Amino acid sequence: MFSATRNTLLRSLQARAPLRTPTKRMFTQPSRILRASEHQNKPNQFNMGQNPQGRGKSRLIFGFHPFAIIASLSLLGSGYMMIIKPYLEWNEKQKQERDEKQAKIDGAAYSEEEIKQFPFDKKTIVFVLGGPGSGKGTNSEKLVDDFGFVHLSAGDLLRAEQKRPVSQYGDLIAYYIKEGLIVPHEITIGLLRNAMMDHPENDRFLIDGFPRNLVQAKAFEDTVCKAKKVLYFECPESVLLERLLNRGKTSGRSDDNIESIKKRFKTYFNDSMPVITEYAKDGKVITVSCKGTMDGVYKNTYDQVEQFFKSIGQDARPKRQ
Ligand SMILES: Nc1ncnc2c1ncn2[C@@H]1O[C@H](COP(=O)(O)OP(=O)(O)O)[C@@H](O)[C@H]1O
Ligand SMILES: O=c1ccn([C@@H]2O[C@H](COP(=O)(O)OP(=O)(O)O)[C@@H](O)[C@H]2O)c(=O)[nH]1
Repeated sequence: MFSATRNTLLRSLQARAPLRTPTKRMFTQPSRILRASEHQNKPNQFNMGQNPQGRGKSRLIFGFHPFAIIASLSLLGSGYMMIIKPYLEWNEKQKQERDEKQAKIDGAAYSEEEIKQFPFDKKTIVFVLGGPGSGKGTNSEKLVDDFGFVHLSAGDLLRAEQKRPVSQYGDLIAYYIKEGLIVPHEITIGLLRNAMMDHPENDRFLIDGFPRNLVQAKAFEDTVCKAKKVLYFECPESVLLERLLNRGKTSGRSDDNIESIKKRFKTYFNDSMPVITEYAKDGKVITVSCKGTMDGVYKNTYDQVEQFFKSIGQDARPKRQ
């Protein structure tokens, strides 16, 4: 739909373009331009300052006469009110419309009605938690292929939003990520909800790296739905540090450096661990050790997830959706 609109726009712009380019006539009629400049040398109400015959008068008006100053100021004021202010308002409105259109193009906006109608409760949501660098992303990607999940990484969604040129949250997200802090949950939950709604045909979602504190966990339950399970990658700090520094050599991420990593660890131990403890009380946590080869860790992950689907009476490996 958008490409059809864009083509129509392009066609109409191309049809108008010749009007804007200078015509041959403009370049071949110097006599007209000459006459206009001759005219400028004659004294008139606009060029008194440049004309020797008008100099004395000009000093009187613009140098000393208080009424002239008041009149000029009120002219300027009314000029602002009548021309510049409406122009600025119009320009701002155009910008807002462009932003809204861009948000829709990016699939970032659903109406309240569409959100209300979406069957979040019918979806199987598994949160994937664990320290930074514990293997959440690596194993989630593999689970997508084997179990037909949609993988939604909260960190990736935030980084994508940060880069979106018209996003109002770009600078804020960049700051929170670099400082290892947790971005206000309204933003992250909005992105996750939109991303789920972008896949209405899919029933299984892995939400990776979220929730990172108890407030986020409750807000998601209240405004979206409850997760069925939590897949937790248990990993000692020394292993996390080694893997993150290694990933930092190629990831290009603003937070895979020692200063940010220390801050992320602090946030993880203070704010994120209590979420895992809380879900464990409800018997929702599947724990997988991050130690071992990639294949070894995934084998354990696979077995546990298969077991979970069997326990809720679902076909573990549905045909690819
Ligand atoms: N079992 C493993 N052994 C060694 N390196 C691993 C293992 N699992 C993941 N990694 C590597 O560790 C780094 C962090 O993994 P990643 O999946 O990005 O973690 P997270 O998503 O939890 O931050 C990546 O460079 C990844 O290739
Ligand atoms: O729900 C979330 C998920 C991520 N982040 C931010 O994104 C960063 C990177 O998260 P990601 O899950 O991509 O990476 P990890 O730290 O697990 O390697 C975190 O440190 C937070 O600053 C956040 O604020 N809220």
